Amino acid sequence: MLKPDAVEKGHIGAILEKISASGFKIVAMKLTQMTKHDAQTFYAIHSERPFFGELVEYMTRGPIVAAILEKENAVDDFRTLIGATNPADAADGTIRKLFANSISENAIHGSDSDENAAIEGAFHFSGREIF
Ligand SMILES: Nc1ncnc2c1ncn2[C@@H]1O[C@H](COP(=O)(O)OP(=O)(O)OP(=O)(O)O)[C@@H](O)[C@H]1O
Repeated sequence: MLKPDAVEKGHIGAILEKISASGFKIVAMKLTQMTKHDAQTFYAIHSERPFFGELVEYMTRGPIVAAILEKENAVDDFRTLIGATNPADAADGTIRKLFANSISENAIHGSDSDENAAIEGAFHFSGREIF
């Protein structure tokens, strides 16, 4: 997902360019907005964390770009491409280093396992939207 801050700042094109240039194939993509229920469900693993309310507010405040990407070793390679959760710790050239401002508003999300990628893909897309 390209998160609301990245969309607000007009970074959709630049981020998708980096993703494509890094060898990822886009097999599904849409501009959409999460409801509070969507965000609470998507980030349920963080429901006890002190920043959960702030995270739900942030993720629902405007549109996001949801996408499913394909590549060999996609999960690890995408997490390398996006960089550390806190952009202050992200390596040079990573998407979060280039486009994120803070640990809470960090521009982009990547699934952390193949299993979660399948769950999160199904969260945003029906079968006929995946190519
Ligand atoms: N300490 C924090 N304060 C505020 N927001 C946070 C903090 N830690 C994480 N977040 C927010 O919650 C999201 C999920 O946290 P997580 O630890 O799963 O990071 P991540 O796996 O790098 O990010 P994501 O799951 O969005 O790809 C972060 O991307 C960020 O938006």
